Amino acid sequence: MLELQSVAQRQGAVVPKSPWLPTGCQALAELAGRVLGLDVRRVPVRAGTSKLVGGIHNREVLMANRAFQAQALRHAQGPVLTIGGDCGVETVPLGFARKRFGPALGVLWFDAHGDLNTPATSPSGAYHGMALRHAFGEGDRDFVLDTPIVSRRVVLAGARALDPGEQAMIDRGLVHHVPIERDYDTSWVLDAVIASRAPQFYLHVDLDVLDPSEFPDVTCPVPGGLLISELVDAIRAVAAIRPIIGAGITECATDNPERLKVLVPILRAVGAALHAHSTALPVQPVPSRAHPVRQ
Ligand SMILES: NC(=[NH2+])NCCC[C@H](N)C(=O)O
Repeated sequence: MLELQSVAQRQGAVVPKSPWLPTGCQALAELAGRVLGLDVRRVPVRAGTSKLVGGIHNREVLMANRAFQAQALRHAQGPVLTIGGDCGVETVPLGFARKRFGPALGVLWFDAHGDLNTPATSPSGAYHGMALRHAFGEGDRDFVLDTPIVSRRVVLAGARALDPGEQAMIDRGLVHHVPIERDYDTSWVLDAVIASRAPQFYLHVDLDVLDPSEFPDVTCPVPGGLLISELVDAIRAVAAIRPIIGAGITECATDNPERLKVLVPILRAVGAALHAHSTALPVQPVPSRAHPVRQ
């Protein structure tokens, strides 16, 4: 059974719009609950801030939030849709998915940013810009996954604001980066998904992958993004060939219902992908090799 968890964390983002993330998270989670017919499980998060330690702002608060997330995920029976909050909420669910599905697990990361910094390369000390890198087991030892994601299984889609340290890792082949092509069609992302040879995927949608002309209400908007219809088409196309076993939607910085309404097609597409998985597979964990690859 698909489960919806909200993680209203803002301390992984340190920009003027960060204070909007908690209410944006709750509003988006409630909308997702209505659209998908699910109850929202509100994962507790700490409210305040804490010092910059070891190159990470609010490190102590983020550690506490990670423990709350781990506790909530331990009880989940099937796929989980995590609604953030900042992108920092993704490392823990990625770890659960990686443990359950094994080293072949793929990750499809839709984001204007790479989230590939370590505390040493981050220009800001904001953990949301480090969330994916820590899933590779690199960075702060209290945040890294002990069972890391395998690098050639990761597709980064739509990134267009990369820091020098992130670009260096992409150039070294840490992830398969597919930039946005203007004469868009879904083969854009499908080719990379197929090339990764991953039998199933965790799907990450940072809403800043969208063009600000369609959805500007994110903490770090970047021009030149995807149209909502393009993102929806890409999600559907991937879900048609590979099971989506878990997902996260992050960085929503508005609780205005009129502005959130445009995201309904994305919620439907992500929900449909996860529902298809939760009904196609048994509830109990099974070894990754036993999962069918839908071609
Ligand atoms: N998921 C995000 N919004 N990431 C923003 C990261 C911005 C910048 N690359 C940093 O590390 O500070």
